[in-house]
Amino acid sequence: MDKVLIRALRIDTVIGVYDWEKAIQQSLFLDLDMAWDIKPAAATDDYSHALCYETVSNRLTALITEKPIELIETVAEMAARCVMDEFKVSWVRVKVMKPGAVKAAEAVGVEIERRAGDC
Ligand SMILES: Nc1nc2c(c(=O)[nH]1)N=C([C@H](O)[C@@H](O)CO)CN2
Repeated sequence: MDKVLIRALRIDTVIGVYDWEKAIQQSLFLDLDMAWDIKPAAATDDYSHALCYETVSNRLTALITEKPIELIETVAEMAARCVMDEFKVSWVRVKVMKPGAVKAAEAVGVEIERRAGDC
């Protein structure tokens, strides 16, 4: 399966369950693996056939920073839903990492896989 990848997309936003977190911005780092047949783009060298990782990155940043969110699980689901609904991606893996959330850990996070058509 061909994929388009985004690694360590930094999104600074209001994220967290505690009151002190609702008053600050913290960084999240997103990894996305998006199923995409790259043959048409490669065969024609035509951008219109490509899944634009820049457009996806900008859209996800806008979406996730729209309003405060408590859980990184919510971020992962929102990102997965967005790339499937808006960019017609049939399968996606999303990893959301929150550095500094646990003092003794470099980062903590969640990872999900979703397929279009599954609920
Ligand atoms: N599974 C999760 N556990 C926790 C989350 C979360 O989003 N998902 N969030 C917090 C707090 O916001 C924490 O990051 C503050 O350091 C705790 N556990």
